[in-house]
Amino acid sequence: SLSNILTYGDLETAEVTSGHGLCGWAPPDPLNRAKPTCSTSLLQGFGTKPNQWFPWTHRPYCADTPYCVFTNAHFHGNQGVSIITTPELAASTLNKLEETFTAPFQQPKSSGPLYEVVDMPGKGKGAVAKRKIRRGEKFMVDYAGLIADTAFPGATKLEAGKKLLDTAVDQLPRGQAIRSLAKSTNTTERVVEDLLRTNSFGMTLEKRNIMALFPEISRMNHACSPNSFIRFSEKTLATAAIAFRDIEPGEELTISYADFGMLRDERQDFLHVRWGFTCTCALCSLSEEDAAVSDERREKIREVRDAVLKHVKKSEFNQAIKKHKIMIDLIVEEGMLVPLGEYYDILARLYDSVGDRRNVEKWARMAIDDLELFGGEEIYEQVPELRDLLDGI
Ligand SMILES: C[S@@+](CC[C@H](N)C(=O)[O-])C[C@H]1O[C@@H](n2cnc3c(N)ncnc32)[C@H](O)[C@@H]1O
Repeated sequence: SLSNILTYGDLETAEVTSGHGLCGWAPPDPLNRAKPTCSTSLLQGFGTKPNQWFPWTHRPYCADTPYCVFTNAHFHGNQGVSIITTPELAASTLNKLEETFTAPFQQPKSSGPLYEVVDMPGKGKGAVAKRKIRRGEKFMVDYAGLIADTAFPGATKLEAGKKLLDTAVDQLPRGQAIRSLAKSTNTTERVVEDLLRTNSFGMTLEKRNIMALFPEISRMNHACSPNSFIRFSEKTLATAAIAFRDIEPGEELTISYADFGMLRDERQDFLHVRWGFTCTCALCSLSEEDAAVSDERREKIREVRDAVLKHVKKSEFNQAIKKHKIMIDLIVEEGMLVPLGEYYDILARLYDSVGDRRNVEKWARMAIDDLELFGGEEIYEQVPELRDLLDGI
């Protein structure tokens, strides 16, 4: 529906919701009946035999907290994944992940990585292009090694939290490689905790907020006007990095850690508090005057976005269309490198609401073309819906 679409991607964050308590590790039922509901006590017990905790390869470990570590060491060609979450949420997530865990592993066909990890003065390490990468090209695919409920650190005592984190990493075949992501300057005992704070990205899984660590993707540094973006797939637990524009050999590959649309001070505060560094990227280094122009434009984008939402709520679609077009122009002017297809998509649906078929066709086609360039249906769920919209004209 329109209200769903009008969340404008990264501008809004999903709410944390609780799971529905399905017992995900019941054996497959040939009659496909609903899976039994597990009582919490049963979930806490987990049994002692491996088949009682299948598809996890280790007995879930909870350190007397409401959170437990769930590890599947065979995930993605024995690279493994550990998930720290509540048993109820793990069970509901399993429906989606069972397929991922049982799918045969296929070695990706590629002529080697398109990038290399090198030292980046002032930023630790970073990834640079080894050859020209074209706009829309997917140059990195990486699978989550460690996933943790964002709520977990605040809801467990420090010692227990540390035990959960250490277990999560130690149970992974590539645990050592993951630990080595921690900065060499890091001498505190809380290596894994710091590792998660400074290397993980916020994602949503089953509508709840998670922190996910991707060993390769984690090497990409931040820029406020980046040349690439990342997309997480809940189905495969993989994150792909895609180029917003053509990238030359030797150029650093960057993504934005901050939400799209933040003003300069907000970005800098966020990067400082959440990630612990002072941003000196090109956009943050603009003169006061130029920075003010950029901030003003970004404020205007927010205003227009709010106006579009208000108009849609009141079913004033013609006004919403007018404002939405202004917003697209401002986004282009500000050089915000978003796949515009997402905005053309909304425009097509707004035109659909007023029955303007010619414009539905125009904008749906433009949306599909743009989204196809940036990964198509694999990345953008709305592509099939857009095709249906076109077919229905
Ligand atoms: C996800 S990691 C990126 C890879 C990291 N540079 C490394 O050596 O593994 C995030 C950390 O990299 C550093 N970093 C990323 N972008 C930066 C930037 N624009 N300026 C300075 N440091 C940055 C910060 O220390 C941050 O906490």
